[in-house]
Amino acid sequence: MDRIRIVGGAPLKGTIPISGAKNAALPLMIASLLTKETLTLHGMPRLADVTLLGRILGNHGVDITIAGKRAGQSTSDGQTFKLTAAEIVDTTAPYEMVARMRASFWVLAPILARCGEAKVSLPGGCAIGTRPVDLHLVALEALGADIQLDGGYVIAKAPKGLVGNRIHLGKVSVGATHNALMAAVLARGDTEIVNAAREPEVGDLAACLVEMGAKIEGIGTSTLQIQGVPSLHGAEHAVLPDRIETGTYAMAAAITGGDVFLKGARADLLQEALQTLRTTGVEVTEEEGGIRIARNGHGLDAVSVETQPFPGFPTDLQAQLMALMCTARGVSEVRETIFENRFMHVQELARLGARIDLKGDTALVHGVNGLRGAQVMATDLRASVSLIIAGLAAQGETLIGRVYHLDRGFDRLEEKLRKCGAQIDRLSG
Ligand SMILES: CC(=O)N[C@H]1[C@@H](OP(=O)(O)OP(=O)(O)OC[C@H]2O[C@@H](n3ccc(=O)[nH]c3=O)[C@H](O)[C@@H]2O)O[C@H](CO)[C@@H](O)[C@@H]1O
Ligand SMILES: C=C(OP(=O)(O)O)C(=O)O
Repeated sequence: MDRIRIVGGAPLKGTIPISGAKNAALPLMIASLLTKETLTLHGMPRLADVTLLGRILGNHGVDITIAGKRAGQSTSDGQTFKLTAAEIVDTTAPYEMVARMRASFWVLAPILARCGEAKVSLPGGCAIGTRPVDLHLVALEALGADIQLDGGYVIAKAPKGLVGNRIHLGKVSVGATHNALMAAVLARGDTEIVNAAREPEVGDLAACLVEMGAKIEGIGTSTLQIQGVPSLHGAEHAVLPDRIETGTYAMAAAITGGDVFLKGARADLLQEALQTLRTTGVEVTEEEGGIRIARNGHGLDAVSVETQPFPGFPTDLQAQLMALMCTARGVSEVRETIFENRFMHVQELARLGARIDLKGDTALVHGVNGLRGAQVMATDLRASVSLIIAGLAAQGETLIGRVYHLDRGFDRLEEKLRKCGAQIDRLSG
């Protein structure tokens, strides 16, 4: 199994291109199931999750071609995918595939909407909590689907088609909003989704659906109004830049006392996280075409943060912020309100010399003077990258195991960091 080796201490300096967002790219790929015509997606990130979802969609009959690099393009421009679901040949998404990736569960709504039936295994994904799917099912039932659970599969049927209705989501859920939206666009009549997730990736999916002919009002708000249409058509759409990758490299630049330009990053997608960084004493400047992060000689101050749905501080940046706070002056309080088991990085950061006390959903991070390299293990996607951040600042060598978690969500991570002066490489085997 591959490991990553970092020799810490070098301040990151240079430019890091921000890739297309994993959490937008995945639902956008799934949206291709809603039409017979071709959906073209630009700026697709090179990620293991994208490859795996491509295989899953292939099983359902989606034909995917990936355009080669055009003259003048570099690898940082992302890839162009053309997805065509002329015919859905299989309405079942098997356990072996869906258990490996949370987002693959979202094929449920489009297959049901287009074929009148779907059988999808209960999902897997990062082990960060129990992650039920009750809200997804309530949403589809509200649109008239008959839902049964059997042998670990959700079996959904709507032989006469889905019918628009009011869907009230009891809790803010990104995935349930994706599923509800993809079902509603092809339902007969009007649907209102109340308490919809406002995450930018939901907005990106909605914008793409509109480009495909869907009628959606209220994009970016917590109430989405959808007027169902009989069919959707092909479209061309560019994936949103990854706000979690942006925040991650911002924290990496900050912990090393570096100066980095995050090219293509959009500050409006992560204002709360950028404000938190400013509170710690990091210089954050919105510039033409990206964001500059610098910490030239200034120490880091402790902060208190609580994760919240967008526009609050994202749970997907909680582990990275905790890594940054390990060397801040004072005690930081980090409260996780979205997932009940998203503190797996705490014991690994401790191996690097961090002092963190866990009390229920809150971690108290007591800043230390410095971290020291050690052997650590990645446990989930964002926890893994928090160890990279800590390793970049730690004295000596850090060896990170189980890096396949990182490959799910970070496009060419070592290359991007190495170009900014980090000593980082991958040890195979
Ligand atoms: C691929 C993708 O985009 N993943 C993101 C997505 O995950 P995902 O869509 O799985 O997360 P949700 O927004 O659905 O989860 C939010 C909370 O709602 C709960 N819940 C969710 C559904 C449900 O039916 N019942 C229920 O109780 C969850 O357990 C969790 O406590 O949003 C999360 C919250 O921003 C991010 O951390 C993940 O990176
Ligand atoms: C939790 C994440 O992914 P998933 O929902 O696919 O497990 C994530 O992207 O941080």
